[in-house]
Amino acid sequence: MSAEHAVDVVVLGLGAGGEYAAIKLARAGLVVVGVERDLVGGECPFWGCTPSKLMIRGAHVLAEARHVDELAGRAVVEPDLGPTAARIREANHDWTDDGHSGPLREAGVRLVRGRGRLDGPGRVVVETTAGTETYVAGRGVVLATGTEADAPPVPGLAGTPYWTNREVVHATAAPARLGVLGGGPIGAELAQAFARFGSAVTLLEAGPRLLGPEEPEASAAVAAAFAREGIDVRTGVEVEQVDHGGRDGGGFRLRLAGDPGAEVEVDELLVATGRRPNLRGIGLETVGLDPDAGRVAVDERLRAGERLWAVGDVTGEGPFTHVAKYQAVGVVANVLGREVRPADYRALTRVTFTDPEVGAVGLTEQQAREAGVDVRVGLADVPRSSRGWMHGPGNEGVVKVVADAARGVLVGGTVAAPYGGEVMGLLSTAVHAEVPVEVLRGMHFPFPTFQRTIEAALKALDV
Ligand SMILES: Cc1cc2nc3c(=O)[nH]c(=O)nc-3n(C[C@H](O)[C@H](O)[C@H](O)COP(=O)(O)OP(=O)(O)OC[C@H]3O[C@@H](n4cnc5c(N)ncnc54)[C@H](O)[C@@H]3O)c2cc1C
Ligand SMILES: NC(=O)c1ccc[n+]([C@@H]2O[C@H](COP(=O)([O-])OP(=O)(O)OC[C@H]3O[C@@H](n4cnc5c(N)ncnc54)[C@H](O)[C@@H]3O)[C@@H](O)[C@H]2O)c1
Repeated sequence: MSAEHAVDVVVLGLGAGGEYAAIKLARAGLVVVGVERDLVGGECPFWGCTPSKLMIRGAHVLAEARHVDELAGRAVVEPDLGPTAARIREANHDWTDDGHSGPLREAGVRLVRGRGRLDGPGRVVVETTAGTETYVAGRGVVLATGTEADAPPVPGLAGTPYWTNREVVHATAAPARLGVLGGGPIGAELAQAFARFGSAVTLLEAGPRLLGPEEPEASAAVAAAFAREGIDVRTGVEVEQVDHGGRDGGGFRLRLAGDPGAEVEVDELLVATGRRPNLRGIGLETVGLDPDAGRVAVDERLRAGERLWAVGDVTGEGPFTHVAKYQAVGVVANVLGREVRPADYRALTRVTFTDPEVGAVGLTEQQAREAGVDVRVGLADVPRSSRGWMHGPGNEGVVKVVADAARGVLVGGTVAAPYGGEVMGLLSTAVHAEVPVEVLRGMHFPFPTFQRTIEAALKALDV
């Protein structure tokens, strides 16, 4: 049996949520052990948000340069992923985590590298290269093990060298032909980025539209931009077989269901069909939780059980870095017994960094109807606004606000527009603070900003 170490808190998984919680708890004077099997910092800085947004930044510059001929003279655009690949490598120090593990240790966290699992309330067993270590946490365990890419069971796919978000961020050149399986945030963001870097992109989505959970009007605006940029988007498709000709033998062949089934040939294939939580084999059953539940349910104090808290993607409350950090703030306060507002997801924000950017807060129209809200919606097209017209090419977009007529407040809103994620901030405040629609309508909306499309959507609202 391994020796047992008594500590105050064990943080299992050091991604966006766990890293923050471990540092803050250690700085507050607690004895904290942080357990990480891979890179401290997790998915976001190394294989997620940061590299994808660096690609999108380069791609955006290319798209703007391509408008020069229409708007401002002549420009010859020769895309090269090289400088962006170098920025990604620089940002994450060649996929090493000193920039994260250093501050963690400085804060006083004891970093244990290995695979951890729960072993009853407050107990964590870690398999390290030096053997098995057991930690007994007096205050409790913070579970923050995140998610990993989940590939669908398409015949043939498993044996091929397809990319997930882990491989795509290492690309140093855009493939001539890229296939993208899945039209959620990862698939849509990276499909457009690679298309702008010169790849001929075919995106295959099983559902009826891109960005399925978002407002259909926003999906339509993104689809229009993708069509204009030459991205081949096919929705409602089922891939029934994938073959790969070997590295020298000419890429992937995807057979689509149908009569006769179409075939798509590409050089690289990015699979972005969703993620599965890292909950397998981590001992949930030892703390009375269902190991097959697919998420760890938490209450408004982020409590998941006896001496157990959970934060981040594993909670299923919103698979975003800002949600993991929001929850980590709550966990720190709760572990330390400090006053903190209960976790509140009414005004949850999310941004898909396509162009147009899709910024959204709170409920969509469909979610509001399902929740029994007395729904009214207001819509306004970005190209018909002054700023949208002035913007010219690349002005696809729409603003949609969702109101609860009974209370006279917004319960959701979406801005699909250039800088949509930033413009949406105004709606985020409105939903979060439940500002009456009448008060919003009386605001000053500066001319000629994209914000004025929000004013137009509010005017269109029958509240
Ligand atoms: C391509 C991509 C782009 C994204 N873009 C955005 C974006 O723009 N904005 C946004 O808000 N979100 C974005 N996300 C989502 C964001 O990355 C996640 O929501 C966030 O990383 C969740 O943080 P977390 O702490 O829950 O988990 P993670 O970051 O997944 O960290 C969990 C950690 O736990 C470790 N771990 C797992 N099991 C064990 C174990 N048994 N023992 C020890 N360690 C373990 C893992 O190695 C990992 O380091 C993106 C994700 C991807 C994949
Ligand atoms: N900007 C951001 O905040 C950002 C960016 C990227 C990812 N993320 C988060 O990371 C998570 C993972 O993103 P994701 O895009 O991989 O997952 P997702 O679950 O959001 O989307 C997956 C898409 O793949 C489709 N799909 C599933 N099986 C398929 C199949 N066999 N063939 C074709 N299509 C199929 C689904 O219908 C869905 O549209 C999301 O929850 C997302 O919110 C956030």
